[in-house]
Amino acid sequence: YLRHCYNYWELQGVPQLRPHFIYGHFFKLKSLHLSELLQETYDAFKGKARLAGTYLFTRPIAVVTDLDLAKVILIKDFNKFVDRSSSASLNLQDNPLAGHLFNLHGEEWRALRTKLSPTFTSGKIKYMFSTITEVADQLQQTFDQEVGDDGAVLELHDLLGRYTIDVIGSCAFGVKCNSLKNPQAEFRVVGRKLFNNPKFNVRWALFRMTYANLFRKLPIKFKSFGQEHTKFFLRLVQDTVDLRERENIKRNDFMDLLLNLRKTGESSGLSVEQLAAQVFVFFVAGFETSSSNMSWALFELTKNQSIQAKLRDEILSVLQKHGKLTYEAMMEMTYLDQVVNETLRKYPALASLTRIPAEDYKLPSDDESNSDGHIVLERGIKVHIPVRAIHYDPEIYPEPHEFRPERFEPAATQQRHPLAFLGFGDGPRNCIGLRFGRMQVKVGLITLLAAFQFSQKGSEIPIVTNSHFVLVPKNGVKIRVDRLPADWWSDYKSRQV
Ligand code: HEM
Repeated sequence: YLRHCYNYWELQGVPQLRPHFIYGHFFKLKSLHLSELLQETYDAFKGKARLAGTYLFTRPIAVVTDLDLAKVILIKDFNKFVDRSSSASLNLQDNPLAGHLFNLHGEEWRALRTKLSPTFTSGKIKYMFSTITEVADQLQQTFDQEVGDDGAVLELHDLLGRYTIDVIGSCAFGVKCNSLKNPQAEFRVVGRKLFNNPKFNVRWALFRMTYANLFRKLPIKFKSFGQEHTKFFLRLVQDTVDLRERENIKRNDFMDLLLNLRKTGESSGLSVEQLAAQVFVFFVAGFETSSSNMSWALFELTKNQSIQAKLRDEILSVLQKHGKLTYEAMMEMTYLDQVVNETLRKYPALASLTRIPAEDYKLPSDDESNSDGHIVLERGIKVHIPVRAIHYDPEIYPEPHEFRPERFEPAATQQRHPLAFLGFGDGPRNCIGLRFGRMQVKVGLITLLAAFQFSQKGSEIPIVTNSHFVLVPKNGVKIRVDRLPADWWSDYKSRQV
């Protein structure tokens, strides 16, 4: 039976990473993000085939090794690849919060994405800028207390997670979480539980996801998400909705924009459960991705002091020109933008993007050099675009382990394939919150780099988690932080002359 399963790709005419005939790739499944398996498949077949096959337990998965094919799947033929997971994995009865944009399928996804997209335009996001800077002020105060007069080694990932939780809490739920001031705030506690479960077993979780269909039919229920968390979010959203509707409260936040959608009076308006699911995904997708991006950025800036100095110089000169931190000032900081991109290249939030063909799909063969135009991707097969492997491909990014923001100068970006950077995904199903995410990351980095120096003494090298989809630092990011000397800037300038 196993021999038959592991022959799937060969029978389809697709080159495959041959698994062990009994235990398959079991011992390679060390992480939920499958980075290692995808990297190995990419390395084995890149340049030889546009698509390669491998196996998750006995299930075949496809790995795209060619950026043109990635473009076809994510953008050109997107209508044939709308979903990122199988519909069997969605169990709304047991978990009403799972009905969010990231998980939804087909037409349901399309209708909701159309409704939510206007919420995330630059114009709307800009209104939230002052809410973010208010939280950033608290971040600076908290750092200042922790650092003291003598400086200290701080665990940044926790502090930055509290910053992004307070931002998302304020902008998505309209709630002041105060987790920066009070680490035991309920939001923080729930957020930590979502991402750090010490009892979590990677292979078991992968197994359940791979055979979700089978597990749904079993009489035993395995809860993937704690009931108390579901209750917490549903209660919070219901209370906020009631309060705002009763007292006609208006705020420039996602909740307000979602409530307007609810009031459109159309039958297609959002129910409270749907609304709760959306703010929940904004919370889950928005806080850990952004705090990790900031943590990794500060870690790289600590290792690369000249880049830290160059970035701080940009930040201080733009702030001086504008008098204070405004949206326009932030947008003027182009080197900061490059630093954020280079961080996402080295530490993408998702190791791969997944899409599933709704129908059997024949690979396009418009180019004569494609000898694989006969290959058919069967309906329902999971296709992985291996973001991390692409971001570390030395033919695309020479010396990929080096941190070089210059890679994202406009001229350098233009020379690469448009899909060489996939930090926020691509196509109609890319990250809906990318502008908001970038904004909270940038405001946080500006605030910290304008006031503090990050250095290596006593710092530790962080490692990437293996227990979650999002590539977060496992045991935090411990870095030496000192208040910036008052004469830092004049000193830096005199050294530049
Ligand atoms: C630095 C911060 C962030 C990163 C790196 C990031 C990354 C991503 C990636 C890679 C995807 C998958 C895209 C694809 O499959 O093509 C995604 C999807 C998504 N992200 Fe983000 N994200 C960030 C911040 C946010 C924020 C702040 C929000 C909400 C406020 C958000 C909400 C979502 C949602 C709802 C989806 C699913 C979109 C859909 O299926 O239509 N993300 N994100």
